[in-house]
Amino acid sequence: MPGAIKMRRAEGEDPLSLLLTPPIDETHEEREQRLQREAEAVRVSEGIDEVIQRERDALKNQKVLKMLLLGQSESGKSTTLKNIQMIQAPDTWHAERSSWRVIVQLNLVRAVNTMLEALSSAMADGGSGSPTAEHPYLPQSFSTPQLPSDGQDDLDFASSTTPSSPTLSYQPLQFTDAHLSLKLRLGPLRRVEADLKKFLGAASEEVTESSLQGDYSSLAATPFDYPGQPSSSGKHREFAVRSHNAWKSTIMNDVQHDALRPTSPNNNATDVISALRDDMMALWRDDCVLELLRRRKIVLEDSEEYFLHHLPRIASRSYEPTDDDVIRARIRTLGVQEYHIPFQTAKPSNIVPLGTEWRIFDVGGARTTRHAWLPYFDDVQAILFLAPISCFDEKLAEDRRVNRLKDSVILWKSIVGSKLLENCTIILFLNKCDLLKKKLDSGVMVNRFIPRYGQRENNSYTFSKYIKEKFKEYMREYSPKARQFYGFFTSAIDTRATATTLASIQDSILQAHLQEALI
Ligand SMILES: Nc1nc2c(ncn2[C@@H]2O[C@H](COP(=O)(O)OP(=O)(O)OP(=O)(O)O)[C@@H](O)[C@H]2O)c(=O)[nH]1
Ligand SMILES: [Mg+2]
Repeated sequence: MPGAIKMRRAEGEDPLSLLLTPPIDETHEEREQRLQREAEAVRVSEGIDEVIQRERDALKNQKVLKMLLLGQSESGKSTTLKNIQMIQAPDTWHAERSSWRVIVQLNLVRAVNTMLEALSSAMADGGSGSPTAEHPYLPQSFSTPQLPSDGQDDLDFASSTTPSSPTLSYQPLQFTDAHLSLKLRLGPLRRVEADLKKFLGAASEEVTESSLQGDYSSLAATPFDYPGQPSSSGKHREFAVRSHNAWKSTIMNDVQHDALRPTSPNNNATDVISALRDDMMALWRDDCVLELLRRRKIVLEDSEEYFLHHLPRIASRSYEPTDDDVIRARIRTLGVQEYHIPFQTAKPSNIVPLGTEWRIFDVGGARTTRHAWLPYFDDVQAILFLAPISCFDEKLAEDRRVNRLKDSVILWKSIVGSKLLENCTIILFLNKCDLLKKKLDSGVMVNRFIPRYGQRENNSYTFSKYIKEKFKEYMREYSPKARQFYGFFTSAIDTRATATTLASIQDSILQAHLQEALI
């Protein structure tokens, strides 16, 4: 038959090779035509490859790595984000540094006012200084109502009815006229705190049980629990805010117009704070006041202590925040904040395409705001989960029935167990290791709060290893499919060590993830 292709046939030869094999009796002319056809096919195929490559390059150039920072309130999410900004976006970091002055001032004034309140009430009740006050950072034995049991947890936290310390009777504290005049002179700081809070907006107020007025219906333990309808017109429910920090824009705006507005709240605050510097120092160094705090078990936050320690430098008209001040400054995150940070590596990388950026979402961690996380779980590539390890003996500020470490465990199980997040790389930061060491070195016993910890050594090394193993087990047990466990011990205030940890995460885990995504 003319034109029929006669081919060699061999048993087991695959059909594609058969098709490409030239006929046995191919003429010279047929061969020329065939070669021309093949060359044309190669040309077309190479053209297609080129287009695909161009598209891939374009895609690579827009590559975005989406990462969520998750964890309970005050776990250190925003502090970790600050560490990332410091390394990856130093220009923005430096440009925004002075805007943190107001937050530092608020943190300082809040700490002084906490001491002043204690002093006022102790002076009013004759200086007894007995442990009467409720404070968010009281250890768990000073607790409010019990939660209904939510099942046996193998970490087995002690119930919040752990016996409290025996009631101690103290000698009354000897307050003098000097205390009275200190209290009066420092009175204007209450006004300064109120003004700064008004200026900074809702983020400057912590979510506490008293701010919820006992209404727990707006609280959700995990992002998958839909909170009930709050009784009082939904005012405690927080919504997702997909923007830059509102307070930052307010400050930047204020800074630009400061010269025109000598009465701006920040200028007033700076004036009052610098005028009262010596009195604040006298209060913070007063033995009687320190004893009062001890008796009332009022534990200032670590950052508040840091700012009090640096009071002479901060309470000055020319005060400019340092990097460490910014890292320590506390303002809670409202809703969900989105950041675009260019991806930088120490050495040129052929894995990470030029133009790649991090899209990082920093969320508010209080139980009032966790429902707002859910819409951000779509197509997320990495989650940095922050669990403060030092707070095994503390309660959530927004719900004093819940142990903080237990809350982190509940949250961790829900995140690693989510089908929606099954392809996501999850990295655990067991944070606040510095505070854990301080706490255990001061003699706080873990087994009082976690009875199953038993007679293991009461030191930070043994305890942190124990907790890391637990989180790893929960990941293994709850993940819908097998995934790698990445767990790190961190102290987010230690910027150098955190930089090393972040670099190792970026270089090993996320780059691998990105490479996979591009194949
Ligand atoms: N000592 C110590 N303090 C830390 C550490 N990490 C964070 N902090 C401090 O803890 C406070 C709370 O940290 P944030 O980063 O604001 O907490 P967050 O998780 O963003 O909290 P929300 O925005 O409320 O969800 C800040 O004052 C930080 O300086 C740490 O490892 N050690
Ligand atoms: Mg935050």
